[in-house]
Amino acid sequence: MHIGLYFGSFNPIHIGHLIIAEFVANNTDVQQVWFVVSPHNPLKSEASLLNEYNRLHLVNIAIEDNSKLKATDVEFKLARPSYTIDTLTYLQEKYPANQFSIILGSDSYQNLPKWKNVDILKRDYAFIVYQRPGYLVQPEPEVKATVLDAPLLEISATQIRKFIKNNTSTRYILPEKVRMEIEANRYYK
Ligand SMILES: Nc1ncnc2c1ncn2[C@@H]1O[C@H](COP(=O)(O)OP(=O)(O)OP(=O)(O)O)[C@@H](O)[C@H]1O
Ligand SMILES: O=C(O)c1ccc[n+]([C@@H]2O[C@H](COP(=O)([O-])O)[C@@H](O)[C@H]2O)c1
Repeated sequence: MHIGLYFGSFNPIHIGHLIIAEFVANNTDVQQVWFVVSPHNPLKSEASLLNEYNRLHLVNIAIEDNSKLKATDVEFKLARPSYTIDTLTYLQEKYPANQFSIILGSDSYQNLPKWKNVDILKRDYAFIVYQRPGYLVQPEPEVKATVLDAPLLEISATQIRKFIKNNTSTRYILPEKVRMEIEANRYYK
């Protein structure tokens, strides 16, 4: 099976992430998209991170009615911070019959030179890159990359956490069940 891996902190998952996952699942030969919840992104501070099990739960309730979307806690058991090459090596060994591609925004794609073992990643895996405003990418010819013009909601989890703190509405920005769960538990307050 061809799996698109969508890595992120998902702190919290929002409609912008879901639009991308659904678009990839329906407009590429990827059969399933797996949200890989990263306990700790190597390039981000840990300060405002909600516990990873709570973030995973929010992802699960966001996608529970969509059979093409899955969530995985694979990085919870691996060494931290979570380097994508290590996760992929583990997944490829665990699921040898699967083909894994990496789903990335063009902003993250431009950051790739900062990633661990990027040459091996580019040699062994395909990328699915969706354009984000201000970050036009033209992947090098030797990289296996599909560039998509997916619909976008330009919002970040950082902005959403600020909204929650300031009691600004997040209705229609967060899936309703996610919004209710965050509110009930007073996350990000
Ligand atoms: N609004 C959005 N639309 C599409 N992709 C997004 C959007 N926001 C983030 N992404 C991408 O989704 C992936 C996971 O995002 P992640 O949760 O780590 O970031 P974020 O929402 O920008 O969070 P933060 O603001 O906490 O840094 C990354 O590849 C990121 O580039
Ligand atoms: O492997 C790396 O060196 C590496 C460095 C930075 C980010 N990543 C992965 O990319 C994901 C998205 O990162 P970001 O910064 O675009 O939100 C993150 O959750 C990690 O899985 C991976």
